[in-house]
Amino acid sequence: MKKILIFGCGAMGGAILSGCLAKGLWKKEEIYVKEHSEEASREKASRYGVHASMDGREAKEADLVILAVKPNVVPGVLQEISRYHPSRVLSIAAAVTLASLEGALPEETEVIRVMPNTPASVGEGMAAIAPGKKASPDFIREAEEIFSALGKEAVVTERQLDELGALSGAGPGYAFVIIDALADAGVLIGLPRKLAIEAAAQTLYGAAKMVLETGKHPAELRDQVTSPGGTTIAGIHAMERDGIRAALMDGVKACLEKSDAMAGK
Ligand SMILES: NC(=O)C1=CN([C@@H]2O[C@H](COP(=O)(O)OP(=O)(O)OC[C@H]3O[C@@H](n4cnc5c(N)ncnc54)[C@H](OP(=O)(O)O)[C@@H]3O)[C@@H](O)[C@H]2O)C=CC1
Ligand SMILES: O=C(O)[C@@H]1CCC=N1
Repeated sequence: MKKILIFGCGAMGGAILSGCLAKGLWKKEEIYVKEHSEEASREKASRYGVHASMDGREAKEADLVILAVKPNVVPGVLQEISRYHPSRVLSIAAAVTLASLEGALPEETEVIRVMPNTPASVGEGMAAIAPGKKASPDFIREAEEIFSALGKEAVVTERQLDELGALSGAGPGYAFVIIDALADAGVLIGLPRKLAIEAAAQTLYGAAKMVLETGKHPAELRDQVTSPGGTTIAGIHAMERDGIRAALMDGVKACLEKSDAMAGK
């Protein structure tokens, strides 16, 4: 039987855990969760029906240790687990570099960084995987197996992982703002809130599915909606005038700049 120890079972750690359990990739009895206190570990363990780790000692025999705590908590956790010489560590912490993870862990520990996103909890995640210097092909395969079960994944360079962090890692945040704003627009023009939210979400979901399934450029698909002199182009014109593209580009760039600053770059 495998043994997997997860440090931090919050928004993202919980999304990975629930996604892997739902897909049948992991069995509940294989999983240990460790939070900042024994009480919190017990509470999270009972919420997901898995084991609670009291002091992280499972890191010694665990096949995999997942770090899903906030970036500022990572150094303390690395110190906690180093003494157990974990064989494989997978960190999802933003802006915590492979060099700093490898530098704080024993020589023989294999390390991989992953930048997932919360839609992993519903099997529609996007994850970037950047292997460390000592990550074996088998560990990379294992990471790909986990994150392909939770949506899409790509093995990339560490720089691309940071860049994807600003696009797809933080992306659900942008998408929820857009859905909320579209729903507000619906309410503004007279629709009931519930119907407006459903219509906004389903429309973005359907449009995203068309991009992925047809392989067509989004501009070509947009052209299919914009009749000459029609209503959609009038809407797009107003949005372009208000800087919708520049706002999204500035947002992604600001996110990467923040991540670089956090990493001391
Ligand atoms: N949320 C997201 O969309 C994404 C997050 N990430 C990365 O995932 C990591 C976790 O983020 P997120 O899930 O949002 O954060 P959360 O705060 O939701 O989850 C972190 C969890 O870790 C717990 N915790 C705090 N201190 C310790 C400790 N010393 N040992 C063990 N557990 C501890 C927290 O408990 P408590 O709340 O009680 O402090 C909480 O349950 C971050 O590094 C982030 O960069 C990456 C991609 C996407
Ligand atoms: O906001 C954050 O720092 C994390 C990283 C990517 C998504 N959430």
